[in-house]
This record gives sequence, C-alpha cells and structure tokens, in this order.
Amino acid sequence: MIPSNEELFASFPADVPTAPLVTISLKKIVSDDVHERERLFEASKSLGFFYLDLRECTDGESLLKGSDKMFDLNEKFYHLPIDEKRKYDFAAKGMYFGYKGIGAEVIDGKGTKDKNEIYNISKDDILSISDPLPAPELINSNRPNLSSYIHANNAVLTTLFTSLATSLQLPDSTFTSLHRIGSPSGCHIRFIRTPPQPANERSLALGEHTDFGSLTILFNRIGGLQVRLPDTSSWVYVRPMPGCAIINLGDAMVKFSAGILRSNMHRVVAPPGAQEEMVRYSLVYFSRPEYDVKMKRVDGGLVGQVATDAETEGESTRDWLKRRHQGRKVQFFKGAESWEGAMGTEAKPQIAV
Ligand SMILES: O=C(O)CCC(=O)C(=O)O
Ligand SMILES: [Fe+2]
Repeated sequence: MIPSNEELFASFPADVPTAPLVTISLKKIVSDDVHERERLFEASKSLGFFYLDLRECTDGESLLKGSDKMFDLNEKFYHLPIDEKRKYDFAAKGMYFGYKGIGAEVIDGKGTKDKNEIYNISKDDILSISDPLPAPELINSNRPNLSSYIHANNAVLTTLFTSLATSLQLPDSTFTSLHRIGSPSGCHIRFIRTPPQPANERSLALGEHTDFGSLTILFNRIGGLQVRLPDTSSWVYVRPMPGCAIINLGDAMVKFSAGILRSNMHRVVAPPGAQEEMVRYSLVYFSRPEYDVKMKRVDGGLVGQVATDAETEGESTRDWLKRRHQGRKVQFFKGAESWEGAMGTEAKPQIAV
C-alpha cells in the first residue's frame, strides 16, 4: 500500500540529530510583518536554509496544492520505461534540461558517481519563451499544470526577493528586476528519484554542493537532505515538515549581496532509520538570474557598506551555469582539478556578518 503524506512525514525517526532550521511564516511576510522580515533576513545570513510555512496564505496554499500535483507527476514520470526516459537525455548535446540517468554525474573530486535519476523541466520551455524540447506525452499533457506550478513558485519568490531587498536597504525591486518571469533564464522544476541503496554501500546520493542560482524552493517528504552546520561543520539531516517548503539561498544571492547572504553546503544521503528502505522522491524549483545578469554585487544599501574585494565585474549567469553544470558531468571529469573548477561560492570561506 502506498503510504499517505502524513505517514511519510511521521516516519522520520525521532532519534537522529536534525538541523535547527527556523520556520518563517509566508502569511506574515506577505502582510509586511517587520519582525518576521527580520527573522527571514537573519536566517538568510546565518544558515541560508529555512522552513517556509505556506499555510493560511493564498500564494502559499496554491504552491502547496501545486506541489502535491507535481509529486504525483514526478512518480508517474519515473514509472515510464527506462528506454522512454533515455530519449529525453540531451546531455550529449551539451543541454542541461531533460533526463539524467543514475551515475551520469560525479559527486566528488575522486570521480564517484551519483545515485539519482533527475529530470529538469525548463521554465522557458513551459512558458514558450524558448522552443519546446521533446518530452514524453505524460509531460506534454501536463504543460498547463507545470505552467501553474512555475507561476505559483514565482509568486512566493517575488515576496521573498522583495523582503530580502528591503532588509538589505535596497530598492524593493532590486532582485525581482533580475528575475523577470518572461525573460530567458535557467529557472527550472526538478524531479528527483533516489532508489534505496544496498546496505553495504550506503553513501552519498547527491554530492556536497551549494545551489548555483538565487533561491531554491524544495519539497521533501522523507529525509535524506543534510546541511553542513556553519559552526561545527557537522552534517545533519533536515527533517521534512508538513505544510512547509524548505528554502535555501544559492550562490547568486551571495554574489549580489557581497557575501552578506549565505549559500550553504548541502548533500543528499540515504534516508534515516526505517526510511532507508524507501524510494525517495524530491521536488525542487530553482530560481536563477536572467542569463545576461552578471554574477556580481549590486550597488547601494548594506551591500554598498561591505568593504570586500568581491569582484565588481562578474561572470554572466549563462557562463557561470555552464561552467558549474558541465564540470559535474562524467564525460568532462578529469580529476580533482576539473571538480574544483566547477565550484561556486563554496570554494571560498564566507564572510561573517
Ligand atoms: O533532494 C533534495 O532534498 C535536495 C536536492 C538538491 O540539493 C539539488 O537538487 O540541488
Ligand atoms: Fe541543492
């Protein structure tokens, strides 16, 4: 029998150490609660990961409902025959969107292979900003749902970007103007499936990394995600919470804020306790700056007061993404050097604010 959502959340063991993520209320942020905005800013500076409670708020409830539909679609997609899924693997064409089979990426400098299937669905494709990529009928017939889900994410992202800009004493539109939904960008929905790992070789499923883009909206139902705590450097599980998304900041926010905001290291390992026998599905929406935006500090506000040598020129988002994506593909892997060449802000220590 397929476990209900409640059963999945409840099956997270009580006795594993978990990350102390604070819970931010979207409802309060939407209604301009100054104290909540301050909590959001603190969480974005200190850990760069927090729960966003989506309940009792129109935009939040739409996102939650959309995420349920997307989990269904995620599972159905992975039930397609492997030969069908492989038709949508465009990596040989240097393309990032589409299907990635297990083991097509490296997860460390030694060349260890990953243990997930991934399917990346481009925002530009679904919103007809770019030419549509071939996709299975299951995905094509769900284009309206995928489009609604992108819009639901965008509404929440707009609220978060605006709140962070206000906290940084920048004009409200500082970040939203770099992430216009109708402009070409690498924003995408990601479906992840990780099968249970054999007991004798449980290890990393998805390697340690920071996210490449701006803000990530993640839904987990069972454990497996871990963050590295800044103070102790220990890796701890993030417990999935009903009604909440897990939000994390990516490298672009570090660059834009000259290091005030934090893009924290994370990874995916085997789920804890009895969950280790379960297939893990995970749903992500990655927001990324428009392709032509430079990955550099913005002017003014608190950012203007940071005296760092943070580059003022910056790589374009397009080049940044290409370097980071390709450096993780098995066919480009040439040892520790190529691994390090694909690093983002995790390669440098973060400044303490
Ligand atoms: O599956 C997860 O919980 C996290 C996935 C992730 O970090 C990523 O895809 O960048
Ligand atoms: Fe990530």
